[in-house]
Amino acid sequence: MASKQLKELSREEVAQHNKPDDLWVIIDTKVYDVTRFKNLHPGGAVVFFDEELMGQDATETFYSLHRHEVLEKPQYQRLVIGTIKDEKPEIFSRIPSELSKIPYGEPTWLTEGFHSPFYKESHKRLQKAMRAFADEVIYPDAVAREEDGKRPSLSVIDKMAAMEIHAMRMGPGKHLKGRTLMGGVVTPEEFDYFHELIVSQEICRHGQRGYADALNAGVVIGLPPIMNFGSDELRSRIVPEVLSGKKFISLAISEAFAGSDVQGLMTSATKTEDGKHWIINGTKKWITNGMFSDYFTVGCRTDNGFTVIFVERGEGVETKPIKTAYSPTAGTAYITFENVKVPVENTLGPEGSGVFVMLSNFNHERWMMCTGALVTQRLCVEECLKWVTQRKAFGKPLSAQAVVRSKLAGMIARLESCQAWLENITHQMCNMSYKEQAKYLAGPIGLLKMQITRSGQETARDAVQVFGGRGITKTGMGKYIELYHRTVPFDSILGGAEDVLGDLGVRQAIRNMPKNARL
Ligand code: HEM
Repeated sequence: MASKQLKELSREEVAQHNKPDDLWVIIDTKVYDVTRFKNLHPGGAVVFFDEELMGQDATETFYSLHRHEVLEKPQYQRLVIGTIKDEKPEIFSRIPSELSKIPYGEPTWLTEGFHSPFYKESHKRLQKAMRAFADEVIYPDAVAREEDGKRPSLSVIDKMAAMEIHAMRMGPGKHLKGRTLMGGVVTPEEFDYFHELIVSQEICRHGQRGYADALNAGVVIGLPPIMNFGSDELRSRIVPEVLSGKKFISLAISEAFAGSDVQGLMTSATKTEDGKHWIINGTKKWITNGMFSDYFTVGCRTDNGFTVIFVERGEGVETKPIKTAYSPTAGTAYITFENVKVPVENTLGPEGSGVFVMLSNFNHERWMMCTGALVTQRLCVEECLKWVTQRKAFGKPLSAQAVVRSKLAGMIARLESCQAWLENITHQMCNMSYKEQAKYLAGPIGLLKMQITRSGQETARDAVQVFGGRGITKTGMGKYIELYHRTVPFDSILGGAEDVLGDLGVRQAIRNMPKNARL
């Protein structure tokens, strides 16, 4: 485009090109010669043969049928032959690195004129740097990999490692010591859960749900047991490899037999006669990133209960892909362990204490899932707000219909109340010790996750109604809505099903009821 000299044309000149064999249209002050393109047009040639379109301004018609990104594609940019004299393009879509100007497109702390008690200058710096990085490095890979189903490009993983993003996703702590975070915009000492929330939301903002999990979700849930319960040897070898993006790990607990019911797990680990090794036999199902993991944090039945053991990919370990509703990019695997021999030093925590090892990370894992689930919900609301203002029906924008506005009212209210609750809980995490978090926050985080995913599913359903057929179509105007609606159940299942998590919250509340309280 840059090398092409564009003519400056008047609207009268463009109007001369109003026949099927000489056909120009104006879209947002740019003039497109569609004479030859019309026969290749995915919407058909016939749609152009309208007197009100040929040689005329087609901006409004175009935007009621296409996403702006269509015009950004090089093959369509080539159709531009000129611009309208003394007029400037006004329409934009997503501007890389910038904040969204759509109301509710950003949380209030990033919205002009609003305030928040939680975010400081280092949070703002990190958000800015993360947005630029995610738009430039992650976003294009997310779209391409969600589509072709391949694992995330290693170049992306490497660039994330250079910025210490893998390390930041593990939350605040001593693993950050000495690292330069995001080029130095935040120090390891000041890094808190709000910084982590920002990292997590910015890398999921592309809305490609399978890719969001593909991008090392396995590390976030699979590495903590090693960091917290592994031997010095394991920790010093595995943690640097994984946080530098050279190796991949996943958490392997759930099974076809037992879902996440750890008491019912069938995978067994028995000791060799000399007591030096475990022999592991069994299967695991729905293991995120399992297809490309080098390491597995495996829940096993042992003589004295449930034990978590670190296993390296090798003899006897086999991974097979599971087809799920989202893209194979996430590497969701069915794993078989057949006489897999591992040293007893790979035991994570004391034997038989597997439930404690797992529980110790559940809060962080679920909180992290809340952050991602909410940012994609926000994208869904943003898409709806754009659609209802640009799409006309019965001569008026969809937003003129009270029923449509009522759906948006519900979406916005749900989204913002979940965000406020998430920030409240994040604030508690920043001010509680790990032990206090375990004591006070398991219930509230369970309830929050239930609320976010219920809200997300309701919003996805309403969004499909607002988008109509486009909400169930994989390409075109409603493609994010289709993807969101198809994949929002992942949020409601991973890390604990909605009802289970809600129940956890209520049970904790009942336990804490004062014995002498009466109506
Ligand atoms: C430079 C101008 C245009 C380009 C590059 C273009 C390109 C495309 C593309 C790529 C699609 C496939 C769907 C998508 O990805 O969104 C499409 C569909 C379509 N286009 Fe165009 N188009 C242009 C102008 C127009 C105009 C002026 C009309 C006016 C009636 C039109 C009507 C349609 C229709 C009806 C569809 C099918 C939409 C659907 O399935 O929902 N196009 N166009």
